[in-house]
Amino acid sequence: MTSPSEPRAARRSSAASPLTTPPSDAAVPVVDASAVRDMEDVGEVLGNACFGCGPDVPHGLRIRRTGHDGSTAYAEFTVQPEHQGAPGLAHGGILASAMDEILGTSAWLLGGRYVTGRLETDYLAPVPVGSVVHLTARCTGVDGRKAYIEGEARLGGPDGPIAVRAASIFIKVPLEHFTKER
Ligand SMILES: CCCCCCCCCCCCCCCC(=O)SCCNC(=O)CCNC(=O)[C@H](O)C(C)(C)COP(=O)(O)OP(=O)(O)OC[C@H]1O[C@@H](n2cnc3c(N)ncnc32)[C@H](O)[C@@H]1OP(=O)(O)O
Repeated sequence: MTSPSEPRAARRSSAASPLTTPPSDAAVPVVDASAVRDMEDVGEVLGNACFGCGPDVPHGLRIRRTGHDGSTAYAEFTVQPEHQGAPGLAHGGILASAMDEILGTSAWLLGGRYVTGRLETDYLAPVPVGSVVHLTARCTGVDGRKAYIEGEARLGGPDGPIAVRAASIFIKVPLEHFTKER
C-alpha cells in the first residue's frame, strides 16, 4: 500500500513506460536449461572482470547472484564507500548499473546473449553507503529479439522498502557482437 506522502513514482506499481511495456501479443518467457547450467560456472563463461559481478574487480559492485525462480533472478550487494555520490549515499549511476546487472541476469536465463537496449529507472529512496541492497528482476514478455525486463532494488532485506525500480528492453545479439573487431 502506498500513501500520498510517498514519492509520486512509488505510487506506480511498475517503472515501465509505454516504451518498456511489452506488446499485448508478446510471448511468455521460457527459461533455457543450458543458461541455468552456465550460471553455475559464470566466471568461466564470462570471465571475472565484470564491473557488476566480478568478485575481484576493485571498485566493482561485486553483486552476488543468489538464485532464480523461472525468469525471476535474485542478487544482492553491499554499497561501498567508493560507490558514493552525495555524502554518505550511493551514486544514482551506480544503482542504475546494479539494476542493469540484475535485469541482464533475468535476460540471461532466457538463453542466448542479450545486451541492454533501453534502461529506465525510478529512484524512490536514498540508499546509504553500507546498505545491503536486494535486487530482483523478471521478464514480462518476449517479442522477437526483444525481452522486456523489470526489476527493483530493496533495502535491508528481500521484503524491505523499494529504493529503485527499473524497466528495460534487452536485445538478443549473436556471439559476434562480443568478438568482432571494432
Ligand atoms: C544466477 C544467474 C547467473 C547468470 C550468469 C550470467 C549472467 C550474466 C549477466 C550479465 C549482466 C550484464 C548486464 C549488463 C548488460 C550490458 O550492459 S550490455 C552493454 C550496454 N549495451 C550495449 O552496448 C548495446 C549497444 N547497442 C547495440 O549494440 C545495438 O544498438 C543493438 C542493441 C544490438 C541493436 O542493434 P541491431 O542488432 O542492429 O538491432 P536493431 O535491428 O536495431 O533492433 C532490433 C530490435 O530491437 C529494438 N531496439 C533496438 N534498440 C532499442 C532501444 N534502445 N530501445 C527500444 N528498442 C530497441 C529495435 O526497434 C528492433 O525491434 P523490432 O524491429 O525487431 O521490433
